[in-house]
Amino acid sequence: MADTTTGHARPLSDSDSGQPTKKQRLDKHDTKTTEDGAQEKKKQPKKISKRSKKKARGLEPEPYSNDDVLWRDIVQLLGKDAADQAIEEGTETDSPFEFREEIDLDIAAFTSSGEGIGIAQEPKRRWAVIVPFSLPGEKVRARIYRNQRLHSFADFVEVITPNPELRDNTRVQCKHFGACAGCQYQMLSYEKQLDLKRDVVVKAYKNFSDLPDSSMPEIGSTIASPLQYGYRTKLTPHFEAPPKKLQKTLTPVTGSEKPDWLKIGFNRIGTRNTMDIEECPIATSTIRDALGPTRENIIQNIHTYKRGVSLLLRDSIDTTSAGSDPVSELAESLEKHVCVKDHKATIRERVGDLLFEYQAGSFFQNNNSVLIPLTSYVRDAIFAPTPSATAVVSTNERPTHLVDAYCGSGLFALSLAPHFEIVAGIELSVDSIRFATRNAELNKMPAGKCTFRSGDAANIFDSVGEFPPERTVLVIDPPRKGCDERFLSQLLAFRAAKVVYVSCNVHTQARDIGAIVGRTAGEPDGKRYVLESLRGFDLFPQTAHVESVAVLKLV
Ligand SMILES: C[S@@+](CC[C@H](N)C(=O)[O-])C[C@H]1O[C@@H](n2cnc3c(N)ncnc32)[C@H](O)[C@@H]1O
Repeated sequence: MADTTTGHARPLSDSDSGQPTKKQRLDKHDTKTTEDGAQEKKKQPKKISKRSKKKARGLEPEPYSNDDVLWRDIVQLLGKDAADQAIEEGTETDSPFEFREEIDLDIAAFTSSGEGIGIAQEPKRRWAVIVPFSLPGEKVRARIYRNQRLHSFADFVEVITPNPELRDNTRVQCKHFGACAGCQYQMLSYEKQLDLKRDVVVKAYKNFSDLPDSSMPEIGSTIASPLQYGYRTKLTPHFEAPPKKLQKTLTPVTGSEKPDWLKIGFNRIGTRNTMDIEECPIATSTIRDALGPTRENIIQNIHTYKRGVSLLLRDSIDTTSAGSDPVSELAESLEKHVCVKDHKATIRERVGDLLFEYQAGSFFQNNNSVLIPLTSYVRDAIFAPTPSATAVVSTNERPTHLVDAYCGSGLFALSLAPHFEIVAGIELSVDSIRFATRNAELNKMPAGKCTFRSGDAANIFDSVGEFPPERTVLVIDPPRKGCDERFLSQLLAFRAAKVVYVSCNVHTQARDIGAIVGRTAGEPDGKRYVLESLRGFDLFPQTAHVESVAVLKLV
């Protein structure tokens, strides 16, 4: 796909020089560079008609979607009264800004996805503007590129007044930072990144759980990733096929000179355009070393591609170098790492004393360095003494049965298995279940102790009828959309003693936890789930993403 050279966020070092007139600025952004280098007139966005404004008024963001999360941030900043008034008057889509207009903006806060957000200096109405790579306390120049309901999105142009307490651009380790959509926080200290992630967890539960403050535990500080760079075990850069009009005439590229139209990398911030990425310092050294040769190979063979491709680069222990006993310390010291690109190949990863194998194209957590802190945290949350107890949980209360719903290739089931008598896992992916079963053998789990079945998570409750609920722990780690009603109602009927909910989307987690706590409040046996603890986990340093672990106890 051709990269537009106009208008989207640029590296922080690339500040504007001179002050073009508004006319010049608009002219500049009205053109885009085509594949053959010609300048072409760009379409102006359609003006929102009165009819679509009416429609837009009824158009609420999809609940718990990214748009919904952002909408709550906007309403919080503008004030509910101001938002309600604009909706009432029908002015919520009347942006004060033109497409590509440049404005100076004071940044007031962070959004939940890590951009700066400020209120435009507009006498007529309160209007929010969202600018990536800008920080609260800063004045920045920004260029509007999209107008939406009570807010606009703008490209970051430059910092006019920095916030030196937060910003230190010497921390930035990637030359693509400020343009690539991958990272948001490289200019911040790691402590600040962790604080921000805690704020996201707090806000998510406020906005989406419906739980009163009295039901909320103290939310601890976000647990850090041992590695803050060089941690990502998987990258998926993509590229487009040669443009149709060039396909017939393309000849093999000599050397490694890349045609201008070819971009191999990730999306440019705020767009669906691919930008060329030559380095990614958050990836492991194995993947970083493989990126250059992978790119060269594509460049030289690009004439053979008829379609765009999403590449896979995955860090794996080289199974040909591992010793015969895969779990011995000696084997670990002999391990070499390789970058695997075939989706069907088997990846091998070590988590403490355990080895996990899985298919390269299927799910596995992408930051190996944090997996011992994460699985240990879940273990400790399960076996923590109750607040009233003076000693550890007594033997006759100790959980004996573990259910791992959405188990993937068995990360939680097998890490926790030594502490339980029986373990059952369920997962939609047949391939992942095949590997979970194999991983139980690989790690010499006693025969029959761990069973895994493929299917919808809700089906697990059919096969654990023999598990005593009062001695059972349920670990849930669903995809971003969270749990569905069928799963939740069976969870509520089963009534496991503890539920540990690990989530890659704290907003849907907040909704589900709110539902579980709320719906057990009036149970006839008087028992209900309480939210015992809640804490963010940083699996993706330098980005705004946070995972979270919520622990429910039936009391
Ligand atoms: C966030 S991953 C967690 C996997 C595993 N717990 C781990 O940490 O490696 C979510 C998993 O849920 C699986 N999944 C998605 N929808 C499901 C469903 N309805 N029932 C069971 N598993 C599902 C996905 O295939 C994926 O492996």
